[in-house]
Formats: sequence, C-alpha cells, structure tokens
Amino acid sequence: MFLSIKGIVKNNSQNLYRFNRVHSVLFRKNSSLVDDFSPSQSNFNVHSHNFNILKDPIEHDTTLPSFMVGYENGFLPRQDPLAKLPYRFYALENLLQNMPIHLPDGREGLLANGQLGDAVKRDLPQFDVSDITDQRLLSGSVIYLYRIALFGDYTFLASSYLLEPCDIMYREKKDYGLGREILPKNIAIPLNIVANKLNAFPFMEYARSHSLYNYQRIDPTKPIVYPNLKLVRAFAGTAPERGFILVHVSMVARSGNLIKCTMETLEAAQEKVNKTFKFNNALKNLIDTMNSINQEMETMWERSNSEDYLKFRTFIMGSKNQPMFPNGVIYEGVSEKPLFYRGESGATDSMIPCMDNLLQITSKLPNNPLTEVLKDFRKYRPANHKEFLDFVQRRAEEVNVRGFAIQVSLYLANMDQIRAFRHRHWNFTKEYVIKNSKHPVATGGSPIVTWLPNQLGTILDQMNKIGQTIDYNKLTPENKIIIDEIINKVDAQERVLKREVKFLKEQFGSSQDRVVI
Ligand code: HEM
Repeated sequence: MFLSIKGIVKNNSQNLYRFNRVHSVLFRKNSSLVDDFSPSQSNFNVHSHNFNILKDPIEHDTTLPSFMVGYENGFLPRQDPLAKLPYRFYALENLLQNMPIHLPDGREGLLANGQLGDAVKRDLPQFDVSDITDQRLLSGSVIYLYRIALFGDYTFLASSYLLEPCDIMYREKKDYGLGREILPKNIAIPLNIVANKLNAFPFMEYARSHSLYNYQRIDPTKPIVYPNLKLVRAFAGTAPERGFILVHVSMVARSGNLIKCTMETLEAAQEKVNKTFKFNNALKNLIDTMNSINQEMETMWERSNSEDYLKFRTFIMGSKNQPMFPNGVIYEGVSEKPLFYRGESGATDSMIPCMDNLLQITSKLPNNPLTEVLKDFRKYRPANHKEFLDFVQRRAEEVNVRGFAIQVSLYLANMDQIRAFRHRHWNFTKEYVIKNSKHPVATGGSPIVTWLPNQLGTILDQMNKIGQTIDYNKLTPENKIIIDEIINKVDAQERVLKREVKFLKEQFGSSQDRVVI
C-alpha cells in the first residue's frame, strides 16, 4: 500500500509494533540513581514534568534494558555491547564470524560468493530462545545483554540472508533485482521471539543492532572515542563500513551533554522568573555540544570513503517500500502474511529529533506524507528513547521554549546547528548515494531526493522567518554580526536546495511521489 503525494492512505497493518509499557516497573531498584524517582511514578508517565534520566549508567545492573537515556551514556547503551554469544550459540556465532565478504584474515567470507543461503540451511539449528530469561545460562544476570545481543545477531543474519542475491546482482549489474521472499524458520522464529522480548520489530535496527549496539572498546578502560573503537559485526568487513558505523557511535557518545542541556533548558523555561541566565546558559552549552557532535560528523568524509559506501549499503535496506521486496517477506513459522519493515537508518537516531522537539521545530514540519514517514520512523526506536523524545516535545510546547528565548541569537544559533547537521547530511547523501545510484529509495524506505529536503527545507524556512521578525536596531553589534552571518547563509542554502530538488525530481521521475507509511 502506498501514498501518493496527493492522498494519504495509511496501512499500519504492515506493522506488528507492540508498544507495551512493560517497563513501568523498571525503577523499583536504584532509585537514588535516577532523577525525581518516586515508586509510583514510572519512567513513562506522560503527564510528568520530569523524566527519569539515568545519572549513572548502572552498568552492573544487567536486568534493566540496555537503552535508557542517561547523562553519561546519552543515547548509547548503558553497558558496552556483548561482543560474543555464549557457547550454546556456537553455530550462530560461527556463521556470523564467517559471513562478511572480507574476513579479518584476508580470506573471503560466505557473502563473497553467495554461499550464505546454503550455509544457513545446512549449519544453523533452530535454537530455542524462549528460555533466555533463565539467568543461569550465563554467569550472573545478563538477561537484557543476552537478549539484545541475540536480537542484533539474528537481524544481521536475516538481512544478509534476505539481501544476499541483491548484493551479488548489484555488484554485477548495478541493479538490485529481487531479494529472498522467505525468511527460514531457523532465523525467523528465534528472531521473532527476541524481538518480542525487546518490543522491537523483527528486523535490523539502527540502535539495537546495526550501529549503536555494534562496537567494542579496544581498551575497555578508555572512553568511547573513535580511535578506541572496533566493530563487532560486519557485512562487507571493510574499513569504510567500519568507519561509517563507528562515526555514528562516536557522535552519539557525545549525546549525554545534549540530554543535560535539554533538561536544563526545559527546567529554566518552566521556572521562568529569574531564570533567564540559567536558560541562556543551557542554550549556550547546547550550541557547543551540538557543534562538537557536528564536528565529529565531519570526520565521515575521511573515515568512510564515499565511493565504497554502496558496497555495503545493500545489506541495510528494508523490506518496506523497497522494490527488492514487492511482496514483503514471509517469516516462516511466524506469519503467513508477508511482513514489511523499514531498513536500518540514522533517521531513527535520537539526537536531531531531540533538538527538533526542544526548539519546537517538529510542529512546524509541513503536513504532508513525507512528514508522516518521519513519524513512522519513530516506531523503530528503543521504547525509552521514544518516551524521552515524546516527553521533550510535550514539555517544550507546554513551557514554550521558543517564546522564552528572548535572546534570539541563542535560539537561532541552536537552530543553526540543526541546519548544519542536515545540510552536511544532505551533502553526504548526494555524494555517497545519489551521485552513484539511481535507486529511488533510501535504506529506510524514504524517497531519496525529497525526504531529507523536507526537513532541511523546514529548518531553513523557519530560520528565515525568525530572521524577518528580528528588530536589528535592538541587537548588540556582536549579535548583529552573528545573526547576519546565519541568515545570509540560510538564504543562499534555501535557494540552492530548491533548485537541486527540482532538478533531481526531474531525473528520478514519479518514483519520488511514492510515499509508503
Ligand atoms: C555517509 C553518511 C550518511 C549517509 C549517506 C546517510 C544517508 C541517509 C539517508 C539517505 C537518510 C534518509 C532516510 C532513509 O534511510 O530512508 C538518512 C536519514 C538520517 N540520517 Fe543519515 N546518512 C549518513 C550519515 C549519518 C550520520 C553520521 C548520522 C548521525 C547520527 C545520520 C543521521 C541521520 C538522521 C538524523 C536522519 C533523519 C534526517 C532528518 O530528520 O532530516 N546519518 N540518512
């Protein structure tokens, strides 16, 4: 089912998303470690004025979900990912280690010549994972680590299995052809069980599999910074793939401060009286934090070569709105109806949505099918991240952050950080994807030339509108210079973007009008 730009037809039945509030008892323990805890207040109290942010990642506690928003861990997991499955899953571990196109010792792996499909049928037993709440399976209680590692590994295997023929065809003909339509039960059944336990879709995800749960510290005593990171799982096994994934991780490693500044901004705006200093200070720190995240993003150019991107991208495609899966995917032993899921995408990262929500940009997005896609992406996040983003959106509207931002240069400079992210990101997409491929949709199933400009265009437009309301006579000379510089840049980028999208739409044709929710 698809949407034309003119008419929205929702098909939520494709989604098996079960947003259970099963975590409402999470904070029974460690109450001193979370903000404003009271036993009757769940982390997800939608009417609360506050949100329980972890002050400490409580790494030793392996009974809580790995992904919980924290001042230290930010949007990364509380503990480093589990790098290896226990011996019981040797056959799965072995398959995954031998899977990448290029193996660490220089040999070719199973995906190099299309041998994975047979290996899955031949070598992978159908593991029973229904008992994985049994804590005796590993020393100590590692329920969540265990589940999430299995989820990550089964999603890696599922994507490799489904997309193996597309990768081979793309290497030969620059065309993806069709993926495998049936996910065999030795992958489908255990994947579905662990996904249910995590309230995730049974498909590769940005946070809990491909990116944010896919790193190891080389030196465990040193911080999570790019030079101290290596990958756990890979498809291609090349340096550009490693760089692509780990730049995401090293950016998100800085998100603890983003969360701190977000909460301080909301608190100051809520208290209002005499809190202008606190408010401005929080906004200033937010600019610095976003700037450091954006600087880290800039390293993508050298850490992951744009020409090699398409060599590993095939495997992160989804089954929703992807020509390779016109009929979706049957999960053998799970569902007789075909299932459709968005592919792995940074669109489900939480940093930019946090900024959008805090600065009340989200409500300014146009009411169109492209914005519906953005909302659909929200479902592909860990529950705690989603709850936090919902909280920030609601609280920012309630306390009116935009209205409280008297010092408009600070508000605008923060918007400028969102603009900088989206502008650089659009440049990545043109250089890494559009320049080398005419495939009409991105990995997450969004139309490749119109979706990102929908959001970039909105931030540019909003900044321009604010620029028009500023009384320049009331600005200090210093602020006048800052605002002038920002607005001139915005003006130029808005004009260029419109021209680019018009040109690209002509090239890509009607495919860009097809929007699936
Ligand atoms: C070579 C680098 C990158 C490329 C080619 C790329 C490509 C894309 C594409 C095509 C989309 C559209 C959504 C979809 O998948 O359907 C997207 C969305 C997104 N990606 Fe990336 N991405 C890159 C790096 C990053 C990095 C490092 C981050 C950092 C977290 C990131 C975060 C995002 C976000 C937040 C969105 C949603 C954009 C919005 O809200 O306007 N991406 N990406």
